[in-house]
Amino acid sequence: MSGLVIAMDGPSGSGKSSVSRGVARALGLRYLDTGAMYRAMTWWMLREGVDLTDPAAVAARCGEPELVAGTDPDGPTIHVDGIDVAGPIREADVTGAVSAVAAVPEVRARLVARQREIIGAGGIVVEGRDIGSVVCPDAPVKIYLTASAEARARRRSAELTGSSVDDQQAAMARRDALDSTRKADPLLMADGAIELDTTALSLEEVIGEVLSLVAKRRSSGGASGAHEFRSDRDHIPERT
Ligand SMILES: Nc1ncnc2c1ncn2[C@@H]1O[C@H](COP(=O)(O)OP(=O)(O)OP(=O)(O)O)[C@@H](O)[C@H]1O
Ligand SMILES: Nc1ccn([C@H]2C[C@H](O)[C@@H](COP(=O)(O)O)O2)c(=O)n1
Repeated sequence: MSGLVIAMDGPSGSGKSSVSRGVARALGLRYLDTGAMYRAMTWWMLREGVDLTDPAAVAARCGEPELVAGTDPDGPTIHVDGIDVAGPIREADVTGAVSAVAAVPEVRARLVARQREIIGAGGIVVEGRDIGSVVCPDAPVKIYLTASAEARARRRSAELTGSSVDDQQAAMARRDALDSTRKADPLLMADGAIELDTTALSLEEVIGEVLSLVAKRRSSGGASGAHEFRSDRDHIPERT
């Protein structure tokens, strides 16, 4: 299946998941949450009692869990060794530990290989931290989503009961610092990416911006080449 790849990167809480799912739905594309894969790996490491302060211990075990990520934007799923971990991977213990696991090169090598298998010939919106720079550097559409630290914390805090904006902002700043300064595939804006600051935009407005960007690329022929516009879903017309 050949098709479009849209790479969506950005810091925590910038709206990658919500925007990617909305764009995938609108264009009839699949959706891959690579952060969920790093979280699932972390969930497994915690369950196994692996010492996460020891990168060699993490590296030695990271080939063991079987991760399966579903790509339906209406209901993305994530399983580890057949266990549905969609809920547990959002808990505070995993969120607090995931950056350490994601910094281990062997973990990244395994998950990037798996992500590329899932992406296959395309027809997908992929979100994470290194999609435009490492996982799919030839993606024809690369977006780098940002929003002010305060806006991101406010949005996240509205989603979670009992979490203050200040606490969220501090936790996000810590995670972003770890994700941006690690040696292996740090969070950065990829070459050719378009930065979209969503601080003053609603979710619907951001989705609209991305869709018009994709349409512009499409009409200018910028999405041709390795990844053509063809969806794996029936209702999207192929490019003529
Ligand atoms: N433009 C927007 N305006 C208002 N709220 C938004 C906007 N974009 C996203 N949100 C809300 O902000 C919260 C965080 O968004 P989302 O989970 O999509 O971010 P993310 O970048 O995927 O985060 P993470 O990297 O932590 O997984 C969600 O509650 C989402 O509904
Ligand atoms: N491509 C990716 C995706 C995610 N990570 C790391 C960095 C995050 O702190 C963590 C969880 O991601 P989230 O669910 O918050 O999007 O996973 C990464 O290193 N590379």
